[in-house]
Formats: sequence, C-alpha cells, structure tokens
Amino acid sequence: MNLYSIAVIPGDGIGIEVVPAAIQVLDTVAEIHGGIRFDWTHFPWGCEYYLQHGTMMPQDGIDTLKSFHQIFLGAVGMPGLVPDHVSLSGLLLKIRRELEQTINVRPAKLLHGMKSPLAAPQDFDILVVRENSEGEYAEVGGRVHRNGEEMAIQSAVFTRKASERAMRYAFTQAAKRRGHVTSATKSNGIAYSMPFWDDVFREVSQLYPDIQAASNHIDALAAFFVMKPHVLDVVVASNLFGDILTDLGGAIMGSIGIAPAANLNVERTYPSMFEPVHGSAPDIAGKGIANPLGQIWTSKLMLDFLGHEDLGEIVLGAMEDTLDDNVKTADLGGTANLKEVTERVIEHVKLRAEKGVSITNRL
Ligand SMILES: NC(=O)c1ccc[n+]([C@@H]2O[C@H](COP(=O)([O-])OP(=O)(O)OC[C@H]3O[C@@H](n4cnc5c(N)ncnc54)[C@H](O)[C@@H]3O)[C@@H](O)[C@H]2O)c1
Ligand SMILES: O=C(O)C[C@@H](O)C(=O)O
Ligand SMILES: [K+]
Ligand SMILES: [Mn+2]
Repeated sequence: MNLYSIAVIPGDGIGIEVVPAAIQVLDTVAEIHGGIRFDWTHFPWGCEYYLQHGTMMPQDGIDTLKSFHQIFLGAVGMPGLVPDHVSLSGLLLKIRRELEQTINVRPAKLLHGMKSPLAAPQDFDILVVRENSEGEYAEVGGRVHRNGEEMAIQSAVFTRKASERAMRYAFTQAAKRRGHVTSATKSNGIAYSMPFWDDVFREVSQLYPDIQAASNHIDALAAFFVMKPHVLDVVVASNLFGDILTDLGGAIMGSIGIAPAANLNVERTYPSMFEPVHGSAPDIAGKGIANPLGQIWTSKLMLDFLGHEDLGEIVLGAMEDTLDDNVKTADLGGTANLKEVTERVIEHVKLRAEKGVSITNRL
C-alpha cells in the first residue's frame, strides 16, 4: 500500500466547497486502484484564521508543511475583510516561495463537451509554464512619504537561474508534446528585464535544436490566445504574464472555473502544491454552485506528479463524460450544482474503471 500524506488547505470562499469535492474523487480513485491511499490532514489557514490570529498561518506553518508529500489547496482571499496583498502574500505566495515551488504549470485545452466562448475554435491544447518565484512578484520596493506626497516603488527581479529553469522546463515539456515553445516577452517596452529574458531564451533554445522556439510580445500573444490558440503548444512566461495568460486560458476553455494548476518543486526537495487557477470567488461563495472541475482537474495534475498518470487520465476522462452528459454548473451555462457535478464525475470514474479503461491493464 502506497500512503500519500497530503496537507489540505481549503482556504477561503469556494475553496472550502471545491476541495472536499476533489478529495471525494481522489478517494474513489484510490479505492478503485487498491494499492494507494490518501491520508488527508486539514489546516484551517486563511482569512478567517487571520482575523482570529493576525497571521494567515502559524509561525511554524511552513515547517509543518514540509513533512507532507504534497499540498492540496483551494483558494485564498476575502477581499472584503483582508486586503489581498496581505492574504495572498501571507499564505499562497509564502508557500510558493519558501517551499521553492518555482514552476507553475497551467494547461488550457478544449475539453470534450465544453463550449468555448470563441466563435469557431479549432482544437487547442496549450501548456503555460509560469515562472513562479520572482519577476514582477519579487518583494523588492516600498512606499514612502506616507503622510505627504506618497510614492511607491516596486522592482521586478529576473535572475538567470530562475528564468533558465522555467525555460528548460518548458522545452522539456515541449519535447513530450508538439515540440514548440513560445516565450512571452515585452522587450519593446521594458528595456532591461525583457531583453535579458529574451537573451536567456535564445541561449536555452539552442540547447534544444529539435524544438521550435518563438518569441512574441505579451500583447500580441494575448490576442493569439483568442484568435488562434491552436497554433500554441508550450508557452513560457514571467510570473505576471503567466498569471494573466492563464485566466485567459481558462476563459477560452469556457470558464476559469475549470482551469487547473500545479506549483511544482521540480527537484522534489519540498512538497509541491496543487491548486486551481481560480480564486475564492466571493460573488458565488457559500451557495453550493461553484464549479468543482478546476479543483478536480488539479487533482489529476497531482496524480500525474505522484506517478499515477493512468489514474489522472481516468479523472480527466470522467470530467469529459460529465460535460458530455451536459451536467454543468452555471458558469458553463448549466443548471447543476457542485454536488451534482461531483457525483456524476465519481459515477464516471467508476464506470471507466469497470470498463477497464486502463487501471487494471496498467498496474
Ligand atoms: N490562487 C488563489 O488562491 C487565487 C487566485 C485568484 C484570485 N485569488 C483571490 O480570490 C479573490 C477573488 O478574486 P477574483 O474575483 O479576482 O478572481 P476569482 O477567480 O475568484 O473569480 C473571478 C470570477 O470567476 C468566477 N469563478 C471563479 N472560480 C469559479 C468556479 N470554480 N466556479 C464558478 N465560477 C468561478 C467568479 O465567480 C468570478 O466571477 C481575491 O481575494 C483574490 O486575491 C486567489
Ligand atoms: O497572482 C497570483 O499568483 C494569485 C492568483 O491570481 C493566481 O493565479 O494564483
Ligand atoms: K486557487
Ligand atoms: Mn491568477
């Protein structure tokens, strides 16, 4: 029996609703497999915790997380009660940084049964590799003259090490896919960091002569996501550009509510963290109508990272079966609630397993 100890941080808003849904799916998959089990340990960290304790997580929170295999997180943020820069930097960004989850992997592909808001999309399958440790998110800067003519300075940090690491990861992924990497740049407007990013990209691309490399300015690339997403394979981007492109990726898939993500510690020195692209969605929280598919697809990414790609495939297949049945939440134009979608996904996981779609053959 392979036991995976997972730290669970549902967080805030719909995180508290979608995380248990995905856990149910993972427990079902584990039961069917028979040789793996998940041991879930829940941590009530988030904005409510902050309002009680004055911190988003305990002082030794990071050390606590280090003893787990992986982290499964929902979303962080209650902007009405805690400023976003306080909540995100005290929990989400702190974990990404301190556990050296330097790469954020975010797929955007047209699933069976999904309707894209694009009028006539060709099949697309994009993998965005987002640099996750520095760039525009670096904690360098400050605010001065608070009582007078206030000003703020925030510097972006681009190191060769982190840029190269994200790019190498992107090329490695492209080699397993359609062999194409597009770099998001903005060297026509940002005169130091982006030309540097481009130089590193050129150097790294020379190490992978079989992979086609292209560079596009972020503004044009954003338009490509809408006009011709099918031409893109792997996209490598800085922290901020990757953030923006992946909400757009969710949008062209049909809803940000289905977009998955993985914050990877590629060296596996510390746990990685699996959490969907979307946030805590305060506008729909507590109503049981959030789309659980982003969190469920995210659980597939965790299965993949744990080496159970066959199980991950079943989960994604069961999601597509559910969409094909037209069992959809309101963000997808449907009338089903979170519970109904989750139950249908679980049914399809079981059906796929019964049909022997892959589990037994591949064990
Ligand atoms: N990784 C994270 O934890 C993360 C990511 C993004 C935003 N946030 C935080 O979440 C809060 C809200 O941010 P926001 O409104 O900019 O982004 P958001 O992703 O929470 O919501 C944007 C829109 O998408 C909808 N949506 C998102 N997920 C959905 C789902 N699963 N099902 C159905 N609809 C869904 C919401 O209802 C909303 O209309 C803020 O505090 C923000 O900082 C956290
Ligand atoms: O900016 C961030 O990284 C927070 C959130 O928007 C996300 O995409 O995870
Ligand atoms: K999230
Ligand atoms: Mn985002």
